Parts: sequence; C-alpha cells; structure tokens
Amino acid sequence: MSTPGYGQVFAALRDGCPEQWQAYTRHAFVEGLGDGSLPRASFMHYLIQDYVFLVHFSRAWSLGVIKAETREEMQVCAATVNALINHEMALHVRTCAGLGIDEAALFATKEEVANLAYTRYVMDAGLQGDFIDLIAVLAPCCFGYGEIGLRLAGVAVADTPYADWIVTYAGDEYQDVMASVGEMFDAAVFRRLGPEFRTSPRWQRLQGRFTTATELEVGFWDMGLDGR
Ligand SMILES: Cc1ncc(CO)c(N)n1
Repeated sequence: MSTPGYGQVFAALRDGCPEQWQAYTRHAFVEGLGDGSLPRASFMHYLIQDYVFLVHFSRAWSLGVIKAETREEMQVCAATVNALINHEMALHVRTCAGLGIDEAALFATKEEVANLAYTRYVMDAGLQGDFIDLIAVLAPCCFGYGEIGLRLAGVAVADTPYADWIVTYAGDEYQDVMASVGEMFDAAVFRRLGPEFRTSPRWQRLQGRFTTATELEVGFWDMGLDGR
C-alpha cells in the first residue's frame, strides 16, 4: 500500500533505517491491535504508561516553541501541544475511566524504565541540539503512529476491541496535525540545511537521533507486551 505523505525529510529519515522502522511499525503489539489478539492486560499496561509518555512528550514539543526561529514553526509546535494534551490524551483518560482508573491515578503512575529512557532521551536531544534536532527525535513517534493508524484502519478486523485506539490515530484530527508537522519539518530543514540536506554534515546526526528514537519505540511496544 502507498505510504501517506508526511514530507520528504521524514521519508528520507525513515528510509535511512528500514529495519528499525519495520520492527516498530510491524511490531507484534501493533499486529495484535489490528487483529484483536492483543491481551487486554497488555493493552492497559501500555495505555497507562502511554499517558505518562504523553505528559513528557508534550513537554518536549513545548520545547519546540522555545527553539523555533519562525512564527510558523511556533504555531505548528503550539498546535501539536494542544492536540496532544487536549485530544490524544483524552483517549487514554476515557479508556481508563471506563475501567475505573481515574486521572489522578494515571498521573501518579510509576514510569517503566523503557518509558523513562525514551522521553528523557527525546528531551535531552532537544535540549542539546537546535530546532531540527528536536523535530528529528520527535518525528518517529508522530509519523509512526500516523502510519500505523492508517494501515490498521484498512486491515483491522471489524470486531477488534482496539478500534477506538485505531480511529484516534487514523482520524482526520491526528492526520491533519501530522500533515502540518511534515510540511513544517521540510521547511525547517530546508531553511537551515538547504534543499541538498542529505549532503549536509549535520545529516548523519539527525539520522542517528531519528534511528535511536525508532529503536526506543520498539522498546515501548516490548514493554507493553511484557505487561501480560
Ligand atoms: C510511545 C508513543 N509513541 C508515539 C505516540 C503518538 O503520539 C504515542 N502516543 N506513544
């Protein structure tokens, strides 16, 4: 199937680590969401950790407003922070509330090491580098879930209990934000590295950040499965 377009910089980074990208987006956890075979306990373990993930992920996106060099960059980062806090996290709150887990309990959840490692790596990469270092390390999370959501929406069995999750990421709200992030990322990289960005001395570092974040996404799914 064709891959949705989130811009040419993302496509170049993704194509620079095909094995890791495959391990992330075709992980057993993901396949279990689509065919409904994922154990409920694994899903809940993942979702509660993901709530905490999103708290720190939102903090990292907020750093984008600080590192931005144009109002457009600021605008896309601010809109993403809004989407994460006010929309995506609503899925987690709603799903957990249905099982009697209230938001105070979610916020107080103890982070698993794989979760902690991922978000603090993102935060540190963003603090150390400039705006495009930050977006490169945020990109696998954003676009990976966008790709996974769209693919699962096409192949998931009708009665998967995880339809709400799939729709959250396949839906227009998430996809529209991702399209604007992809456009902004292209413009941000062209602005700093020029159209021949792949030959820039900085490219390998951006690729390294992206690849490591992708590996940490694999670790996050593994953590979810371990919760069985
Ligand atoms: C671990 C992880 N990666 C990406 C996303 C998408 O925002 C998420 N919710 N959780």
